[in-house]
Amino acid sequence: MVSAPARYISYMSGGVEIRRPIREEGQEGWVPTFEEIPVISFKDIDGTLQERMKLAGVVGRACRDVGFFYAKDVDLPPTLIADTFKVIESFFALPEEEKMTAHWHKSPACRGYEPFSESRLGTDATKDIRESISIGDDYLDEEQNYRGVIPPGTRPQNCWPTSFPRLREGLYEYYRHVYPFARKLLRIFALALGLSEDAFESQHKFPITGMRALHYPPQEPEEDTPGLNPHSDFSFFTMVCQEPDSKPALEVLNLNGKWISAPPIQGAVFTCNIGDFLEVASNHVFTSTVHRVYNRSGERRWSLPFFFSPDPDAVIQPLPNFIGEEGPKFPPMLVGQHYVRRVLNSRIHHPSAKFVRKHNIPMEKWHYG
Ligand SMILES: O=C(O)CCC(=O)C(=O)O
Ligand SMILES: [Fe+2]
Repeated sequence: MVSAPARYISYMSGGVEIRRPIREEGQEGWVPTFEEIPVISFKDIDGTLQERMKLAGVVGRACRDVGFFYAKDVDLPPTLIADTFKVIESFFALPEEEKMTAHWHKSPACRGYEPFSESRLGTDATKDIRESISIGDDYLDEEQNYRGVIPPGTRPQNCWPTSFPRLREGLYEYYRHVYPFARKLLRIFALALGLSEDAFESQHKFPITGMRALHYPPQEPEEDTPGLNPHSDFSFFTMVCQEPDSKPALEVLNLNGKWISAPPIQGAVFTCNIGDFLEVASNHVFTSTVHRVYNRSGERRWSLPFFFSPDPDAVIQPLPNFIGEEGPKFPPMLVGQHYVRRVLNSRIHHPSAKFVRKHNIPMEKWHYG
């Protein structure tokens, strides 16, 4: 037996720093774990209950063993992805002052354009090497008010560039097709956990959604700072669309502390992963797996994660079905509050973050919206 590992990987999860040992095969504590990301066909997502149960079985295995899977055979218009990335690339190619018209400090929810070096998701003082523009649930955007109901107290959240309407059109075209798929996936996750198909519906009436278009310029191979620091997602689940022709950059941490590459795969439109809220609801039956981005390909990279989280006022806690003798592994979480903590703690220069610091407002009093 080789001696205990000397190296560790650290990352943020649920607002706390986690350290994980890196173990080589043969070392004490080494466990069998995944070495690749499963690829799953979703051709039967609208099939019979029997077909959906079968699909859920495959999805469940991936969520238990890996926390990540590729979704292929997703029914989307043929040019949707190419058109969406054309718009995203054109947005990031705009002069800085035009992008800054959508600056994220203007949005109470930290939505909008985040220039290079203004955010950090990790544990150290280094800056992430990327720029991004985020939008999310905002029922005041007419494109999202498809139910004709605006939840009481809703304030505008999104922040659009003033001189590039194509971004809004393009992202909403994407949202219009991807949101319904996310809702179907929510039902598959319920089946995969042996619950009734609608088990999660009541906590996702007005889900917190987020789309973040990301641009990672190439980084030097010897550059230590990742494009996106190791993290788990504070979502129920996430569907990342990696630009189809882009080079490998996304990496997923396995149980032995080894980074497994998750490159874009032909025909698999989404790289999906479980987020913290679903990990909690399943009492860690499903794993919210840590991942990071290192763009050492020498080429620019664009990606578009779609985050799907429960209603801000939902309380997520381990469901009775999954509480064994060990009891619940997590305390209950008020979704909006957890979400705001994760967002503001990693965006210390946002006016809302400065405000709560200046006025010493305790985290218990921070709220979503
Ligand atoms: O860019 C990617 O492929 C992943 C992005 C991601 O993990 C995130 O934004 O949470
Ligand atoms: Fe992520």
